[in-house]
Amino acid sequence: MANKPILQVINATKRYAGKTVVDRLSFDLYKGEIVGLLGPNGAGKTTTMRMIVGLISITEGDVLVHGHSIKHRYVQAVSHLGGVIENPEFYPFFSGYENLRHYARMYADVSEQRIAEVVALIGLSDVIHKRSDAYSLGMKQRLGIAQALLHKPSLLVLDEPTNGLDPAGIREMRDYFKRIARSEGVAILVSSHLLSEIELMCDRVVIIQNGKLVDTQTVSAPLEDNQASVIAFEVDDPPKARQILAARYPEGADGIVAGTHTVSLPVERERITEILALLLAAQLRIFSVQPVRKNLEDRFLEKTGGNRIV
Ligand SMILES: Nc1ncnc2c1ncn2[C@@H]1O[C@H](COP(=O)(O)OP(=O)(O)OP(=O)(O)O)[C@@H](O)[C@H]1O
Repeated sequence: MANKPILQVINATKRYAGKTVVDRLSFDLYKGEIVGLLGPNGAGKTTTMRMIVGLISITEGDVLVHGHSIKHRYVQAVSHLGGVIENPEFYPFFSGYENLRHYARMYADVSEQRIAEVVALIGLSDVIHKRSDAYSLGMKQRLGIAQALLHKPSLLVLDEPTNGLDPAGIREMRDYFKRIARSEGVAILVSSHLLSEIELMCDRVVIIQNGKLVDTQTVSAPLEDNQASVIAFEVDDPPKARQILAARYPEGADGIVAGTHTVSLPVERERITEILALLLAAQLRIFSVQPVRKNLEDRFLEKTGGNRIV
């Protein structure tokens, strides 16, 4: 991406009493991107987020928000970010609106119109004048995000925002993130232990373990393995297709798998045409050819050596 990153984490390191919990961690976020911060329990996700939003000091390295160092230009850096790190707390006897109004006083220029804008954006218009202690967990999470968006930050940092939500609530939250990223151009960093959610919600994922970066990758991009990718050929007779391919490639026969609708095998791109020709010559009908993407969980377990997230 050619534009300047909104967030730059540069060799960020956090030590507590000599114990390194975040270790020279570096990654960037760009405008409108939703990036997942993924890692097993104790990997250092919350500590990383706390450093990014300026809640704790950085032992070594730095974090730049909109080019401002959180260490040296704290006020400027913080003015460009919004975060929900712990469960958001509200005045229970105030309505959602009154809570937002109260919080808005912290800033010089949050208009009534801006409050209405964030309320609509996060889908709270119908309940905004109800007392906040009557809100569901999902509504409270959304009110927290609305609050974090009031001053039009360029970066939103959310620690486990889908925690405790039911599947419908999680799906809703995901749609709101996409709306926020699209309509406000905000870069969103979100941590979660729900791998499948990160996969659906994020454009990219930063995987950490023991405070170190183990991988960063685009969720939608095909895997960049050095080995051949696994390609699935959808055919009318997978067992027959398997037989033909195994006869032609006996050395790789073990890797050729016949499913209900497909035959799949690891194959280099240049050889796909050759396989198609073989299948066609055997009078098989071919309906589609697709790379088999490993899901994020497979990739995560591969990268972290089998540590499950929860
Ligand atoms: N204030 C602190 N003092 C000492 N150690 C700490 C402190 N805060 C965090 N740690 C340690 O740092 C490591 C990373 O913790 P952190 O909460 O950042 O991980 P996490 O990836 O968010 O984990 P989880 O998914 O369990 O919330 C843990 O070993 C934790 O015990």
